[in-house]
Amino acid sequence: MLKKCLLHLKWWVVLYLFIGFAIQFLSSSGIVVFQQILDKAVAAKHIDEVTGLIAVYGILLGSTVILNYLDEYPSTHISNSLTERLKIMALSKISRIDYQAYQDLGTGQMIKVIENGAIAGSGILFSFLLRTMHELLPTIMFSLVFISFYDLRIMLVIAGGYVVIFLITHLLLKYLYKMKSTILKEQEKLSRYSVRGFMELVVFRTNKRYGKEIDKLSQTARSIINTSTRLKMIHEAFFAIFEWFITVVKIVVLVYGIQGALAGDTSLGVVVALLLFIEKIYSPIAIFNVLFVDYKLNRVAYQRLEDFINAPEDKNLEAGKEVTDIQGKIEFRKVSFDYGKVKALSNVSFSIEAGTSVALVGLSGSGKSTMIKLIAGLLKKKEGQILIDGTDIDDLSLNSYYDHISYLSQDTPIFDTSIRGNIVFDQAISDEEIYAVLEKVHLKETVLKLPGQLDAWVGERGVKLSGGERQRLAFARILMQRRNVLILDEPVSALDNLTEASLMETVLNEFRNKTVIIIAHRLNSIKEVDKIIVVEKGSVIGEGKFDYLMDHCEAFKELWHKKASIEAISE
Ligand SMILES: Nc1ncnc2c1ncn2[C@@H]1O[C@H](COP(=O)(O)OP(=O)(O)OP(=O)(O)O)[C@@H](O)[C@H]1O
Repeated sequence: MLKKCLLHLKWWVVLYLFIGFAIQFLSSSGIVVFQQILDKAVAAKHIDEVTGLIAVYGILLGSTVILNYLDEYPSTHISNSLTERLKIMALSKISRIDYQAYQDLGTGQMIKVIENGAIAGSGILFSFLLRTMHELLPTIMFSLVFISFYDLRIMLVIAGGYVVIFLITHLLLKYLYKMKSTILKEQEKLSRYSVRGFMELVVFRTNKRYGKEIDKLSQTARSIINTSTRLKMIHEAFFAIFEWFITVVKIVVLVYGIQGALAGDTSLGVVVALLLFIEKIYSPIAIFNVLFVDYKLNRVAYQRLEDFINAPEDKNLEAGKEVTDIQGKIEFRKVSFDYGKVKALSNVSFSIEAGTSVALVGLSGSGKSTMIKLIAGLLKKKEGQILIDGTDIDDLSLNSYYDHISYLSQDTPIFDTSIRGNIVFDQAISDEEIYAVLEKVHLKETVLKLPGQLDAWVGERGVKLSGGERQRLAFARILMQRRNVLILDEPVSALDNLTEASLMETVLNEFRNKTVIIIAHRLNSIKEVDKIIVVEKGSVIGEGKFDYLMDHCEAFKELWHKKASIEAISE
């Protein structure tokens, strides 16, 4: 994935590295010219003898300043692009991910994994790999080469010292790594506590939980602060040791340099140049250590993003037979399905004729939604066959199938956009047509009163609407779509009985001669459907018209009486 990102930005990367090498070459050359100016100036009789060199020195410094400024362009572009690109890759993964794998992940965790992983991925590529190649490598390389021109032994001592420091860092990294992973876990805990505190205001306020929640948060925060401080101190100790080592080298160079200059073996300019090069080489080596440790720790967070990106995909979305038209005959043949160890359906067979309406009824947890999700192609059967107009659903391209079905899931599918966007997405459809549909779902008057009307924002998952308004808005979408197959998973649970009855009548009228599959807990609302399928513990135990089932299916009769008495109480 990181490779793909790099390839996508290859010309920016080339430019960035080129500028990095150019800056370091110019600035190292600047030190050499400076040394020559110093040495010539000592022996010179007139300033004219060094003005040429001073001009070159000025040009070198000036060019470095300009390049440093220009460098910001590719650097900002690359670092921002990497994080955003990784997030876009993650979203595009969601568009293909296997639905069951998606359910297993959980939204909160997924968002954290993507956010942390994108930042870590950008850290690995930009802050470590590219920055090392752009800044540190050329600085260390040019400094060592230029130092070796002056004195090979000093270059070897610094290079050797660095290798030792690097090895020690590497050994201690395991210890640091443990501390860092503790911090990460504690941070995740902190984030979990604070997110639930922000989201569950009603539960926590009415149960007076905020005091305890804040205590937990404070404890976790204290632990993070303590561990982070210890980690920082240990990490910084490496640099203190290295700085000591460099200081000793500088003193030795100064003592021997002055002695050499006095004896005429070297010049003061060379001593100054050496000290500048030693200073110049110190910071990139120190920075490299920080980046190396960060890189190692970033890999943990990035690996979690990579695992998410490698999660199984729904291969049927694109591959398979194109569905150009659909009649709407649906058949289950000995279908079984389980959620891991939870067996949800076993050996289920039934058929739904094209153009008929069917209701799935049964107690909570009996397997109705699982059947619906199998028909919608979200879940994949483990055994048996699901035929859509005679073709196995696994042989169909789901994206083309979705052009012909409308599906309302149990959790009303309203999303964070306007009323209009929730009904037509971004299709250009006239206000009159939208209002006509809103009238059918008894929502026109409500929308006309909203500030912004059709363009009123409904909030996350439609929080600015009542539960019933959300469900009616979702109905408006399916009425607008007018597809040949309509799948409704408990679409009316939040509606009062009168609205529910009127809405179901509208739907059954509008979708006459189309295939309609409904799950409804209030049995009153599905009395008029062509067929009722009774589900119990993952099996079909009866099917037929309402009156037939009341006479022949004991379980249905029982269900009807139980629900009727509950509905009577709730009315
Ligand atoms: N994602 C899941 N992971 C594990 N088990 C699940 C999952 N979804 C559903 N189940 C289990 O599968 C069984 C059937 O669930 P399903 O949602 O199909 O029932 P249902 O008849 O639609 O129930 P309800 O009327 O309450 O919506 C239940 O035992 C449920 O706990």
